[in-house]
Amino acid sequence: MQTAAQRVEHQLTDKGYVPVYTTRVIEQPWDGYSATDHQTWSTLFQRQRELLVGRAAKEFVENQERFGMSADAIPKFSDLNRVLKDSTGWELIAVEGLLPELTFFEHLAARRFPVTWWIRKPEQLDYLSEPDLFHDLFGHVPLLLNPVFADYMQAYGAGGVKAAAIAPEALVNLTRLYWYTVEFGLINTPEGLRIYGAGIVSSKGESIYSLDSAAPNRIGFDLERVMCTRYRIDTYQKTYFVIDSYEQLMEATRPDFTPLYARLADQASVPAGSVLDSDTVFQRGSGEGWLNDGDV
Ligand SMILES: C[C@H](O)[C@H](O)[C@H]1CNc2nc(N)[nH]c(=O)c2N1
Ligand SMILES: N[C@@H](Cc1ccccc1)C(=O)O
Ligand SMILES: [Fe+2]
Repeated sequence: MQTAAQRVEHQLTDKGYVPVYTTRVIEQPWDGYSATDHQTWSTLFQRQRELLVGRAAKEFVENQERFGMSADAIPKFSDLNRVLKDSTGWELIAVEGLLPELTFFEHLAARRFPVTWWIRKPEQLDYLSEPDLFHDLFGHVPLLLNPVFADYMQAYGAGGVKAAAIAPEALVNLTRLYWYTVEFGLINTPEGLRIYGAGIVSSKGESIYSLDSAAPNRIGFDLERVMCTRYRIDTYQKTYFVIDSYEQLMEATRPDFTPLYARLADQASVPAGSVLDSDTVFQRGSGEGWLNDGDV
């Protein structure tokens, strides 16, 4: 198995040599996984499955089972792809790690989901700063079997290609949408508040914190507010946005964002503090859509 040092390539920029991941699509080197790699998958899979009972949206366990994912071994992308092909038509592709944004968007727009092929080391069970195979497969892939969510992901990719051609600020706004939905989203269900964000379901600590802690805000999904809310990459979120259904998410994001990007870029037309820290109470509106911790 390759080491982190071999995985990255370096590029000379005005900041000196900086690491960049290769954008190549590769074959998942399944035979190269060590016993330790499979054990890491197994440990994380069992731990999260136990923790997520009554916490994750029901699609997670249901769809992991449809995929035949289990604690036994790291799944083969080719097996998962057979299931995807017959349902929503998505395809998993193996990559080394984070892709340049535009490349990532182009894959999503073509219903291809990039999955990091390598898994974290045993000493990184609780935290690592970049996506690995466990995060991508356990966290993202189950919802690709949900037809509405699958369409949302594709629309997001197409929206990303469009935003990239508009302005860097448009891209920042759109990236926040991904962060607060696909990565850190919560959903109201008849059984109660549940997690659907991949960044949460793949994290032991945040699976508990996002639902059980009184500390974070849990706010009804509001597209404009999401686009104005900065996020944390180094700690648990201070704010989670709650959707009522994947259909709601799809409908709210269906309109052309071009006028919205223009309005948000026009500082004069938005209230002071329009770029919100995630713990800032939003001033617009009447507080409708707020969820108090007591409601959860
Ligand atoms: C859209 C998202 O905010 C982020 O910019 C992209 C960049 N490239 C990526 N590349 C991979 N492989 N996986 C990802 O989740 C992302 N996220
Ligand atoms: N409607 C968005 C595209 C999009 C859909 C879904 C999620 C994100 C973006 C646009 O016009 O840009
Ligand atoms: Fe992710």
